[in-house]
Amino acid sequence: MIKVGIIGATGYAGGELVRLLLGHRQAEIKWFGSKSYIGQQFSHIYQNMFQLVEEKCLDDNMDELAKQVDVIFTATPQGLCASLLNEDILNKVKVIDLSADYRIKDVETYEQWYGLRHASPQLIEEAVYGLCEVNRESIKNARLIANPGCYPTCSFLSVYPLVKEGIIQTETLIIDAKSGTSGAGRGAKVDNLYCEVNENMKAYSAANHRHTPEIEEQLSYAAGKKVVMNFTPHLVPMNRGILITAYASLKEEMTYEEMKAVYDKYYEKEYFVRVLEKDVYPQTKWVEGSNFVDVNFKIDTRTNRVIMMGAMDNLVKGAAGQAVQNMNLMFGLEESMGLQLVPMFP
Ligand SMILES: NC(=O)C1=CN([C@@H]2O[C@H](COP(=O)(O)OP(=O)(O)OC[C@H]3O[C@@H](n4cnc5c(N)ncnc54)[C@H](OP(=O)(O)O)[C@@H]3O)[C@@H](O)[C@H]2O)C=CC1
Ligand SMILES: CC(=O)N[C@@H](CCC(=O)OP(=O)(O)O)C(=O)O
Repeated sequence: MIKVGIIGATGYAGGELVRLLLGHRQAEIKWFGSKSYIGQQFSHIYQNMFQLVEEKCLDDNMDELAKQVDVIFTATPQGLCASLLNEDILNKVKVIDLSADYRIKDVETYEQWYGLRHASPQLIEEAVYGLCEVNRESIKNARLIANPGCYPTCSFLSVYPLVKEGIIQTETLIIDAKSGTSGAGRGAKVDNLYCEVNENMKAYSAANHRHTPEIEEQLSYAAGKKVVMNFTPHLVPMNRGILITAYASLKEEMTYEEMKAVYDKYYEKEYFVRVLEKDVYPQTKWVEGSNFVDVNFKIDTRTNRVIMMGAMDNLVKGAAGQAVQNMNLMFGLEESMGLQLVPMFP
């Protein structure tokens, strides 16, 4: 049994980790970390866990936690994991950080986009970007995982095959993204009040969303050259789900069959990435509650552009599910253990 500690178990991403790990036959949660609910019973905060979780919430004492568990998940605000983590802890325990603290290799870029001073920049280099479909082998041996962001996971996987194969002109790439409100976390914010979100849709953080450098960095590795693109997220009145629609010009004309073969080359063997059939476009409902990312594309011969699409549950493949997928790889388990979740519908 893998002993697990979660710092930030009372947030949306942490709560989803609890849900998934309770159904994982090789994992046992030993520490339910919180800031505001220390000493309170976890199931009093999330009553859906009534009679499923008896434990009380604990603090974020990583030194103590490292003595008691095999792996720590941090599902906490930006900067917290970096401020708690050090070499001694990493010598005792594996860490999977769901925040952005170790995702961006260039510390100045992180500090500029996040407006934070990085408290443990010496650990950034060793952190492995936990996108399992791309970095599977490095994840297996990692001590520290930077679990990818929700928008970056869906954006990247939707466009990756065409970027990697040099099929699109990356300087023309535009990624339009839409997210449900759970992406913003459980903390009270006016922007996320019912009356602000319900029956409403809006773009936000155009040209300056903090996921831009993360997506660009990963696409640059794939392209083998610097990628700069536009990324515009939107908030939509749903609880869960991310939908990506991306546009780019093709370098050369291509048929549907040729492009499908490229997507299949990368994803045919990937259980969690489903390339949909011709003219079937991804929908958030078709992946809700699951670790799947559904992708597809449409060639617009009139404009010589391709439209790339993806749908994913932000709390599962975009956060907790991907984190568990990483844990499975790090501990030599079947990659899909505890993650064979059938999407819920309607
Ligand atoms: N929501 C999403 O879809 C995704 C989130 N993430 C990332 O996961 C992380 C958590 O996000 P999310 O769950 O949405 O956020 P929430 O605001 O819902 O949860 C934050 C969690 O962190 C805890 N926390 C806050 N400050 C401290 C502290 N000083 N010490 C210990 N615990 C603390 C909170 O405890 P308490 O409840 O007691 O206040 C809570 O459990 C973020 O880094 C986010 O970027 C990544 C991908 C997707
Ligand atoms: C809808 C919404 O507000 N989404 C959040 C992103 C989700 C998130 O938690 O960020 P990470 O994936 O980097 O951890 C935002 O735009 O800031």
